[in-house]
Amino acid sequence: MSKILSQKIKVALIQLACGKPDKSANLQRAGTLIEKAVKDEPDTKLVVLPECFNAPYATDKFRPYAEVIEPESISVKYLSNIASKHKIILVGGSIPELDPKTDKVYNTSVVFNEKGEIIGKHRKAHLFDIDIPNGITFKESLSLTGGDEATTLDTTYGKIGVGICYDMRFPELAMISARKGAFAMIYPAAFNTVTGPMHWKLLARARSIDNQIYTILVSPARNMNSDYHAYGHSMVVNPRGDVIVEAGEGEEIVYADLEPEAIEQFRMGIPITTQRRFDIYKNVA
Ligand SMILES: NC(=O)CC(=O)C(=O)O
Repeated sequence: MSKILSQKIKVALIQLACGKPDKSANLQRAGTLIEKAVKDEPDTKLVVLPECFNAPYATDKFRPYAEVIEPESISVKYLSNIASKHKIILVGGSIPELDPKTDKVYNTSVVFNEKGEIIGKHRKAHLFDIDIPNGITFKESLSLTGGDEATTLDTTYGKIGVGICYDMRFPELAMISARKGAFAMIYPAAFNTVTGPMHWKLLARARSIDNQIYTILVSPARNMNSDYHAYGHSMVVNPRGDVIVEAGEGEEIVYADLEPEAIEQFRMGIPITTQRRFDIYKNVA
């Protein structure tokens, strides 16, 4: 059986104090913490940033901060240079993306290989439109368009699935990536102090248990002076559903080792990935 994760790798989760009005300050801070991560843990192979890390997370800010995803755009160039300098796979959180052909704005994660090349991008497919009385109201669809695809990407060590934040509430995306052979589902995300305590950890554990893969969530650090209070608690859940690392609420880098054996052994013990009954599920519209 070929391994879905070819070797043990270390991942660094950058729980960044971001979302400042100054885009270049957000980029610089991301760069500083990525440098720190690879200096402190030189065997780091995969680095993940949070959702909307280069801009404030607010519906009236997505369009003014949006940029076209192309090699020369400011955030893409910055992240590409860091990925190639440190020879890391970099899941570049997410940034507001302007599609020049349609003039639509997306919430998009750009992923780079060790040469700084873009290996793919994911446009947040499920927009965060919620209204919890006495809790939180947010409507991304006021200024964003949802992407149309599930995203599974090839890396040096195997496949990864990428979703963004609210996407994790929809198990289908993770299952599609897992069925294509992904060893991890990675979600740059920004839950908040209302929905985070309710569902953040449960959803991460559920996506891992559903698919017997690693689930990686990376949040911005909490800032009670901003309008949106990110939850924090970036985490990695293993294929058995255990949280193997969890950040607090402030700016922090946490690391985890992802191990092929953890996937293989757990799948052997409880072999749901080979026991599925697609003959029963196939007729659902
Ligand atoms: N911010 C999001 O996209 C999602 C979120 O906070 C939630 O689902 O809760």
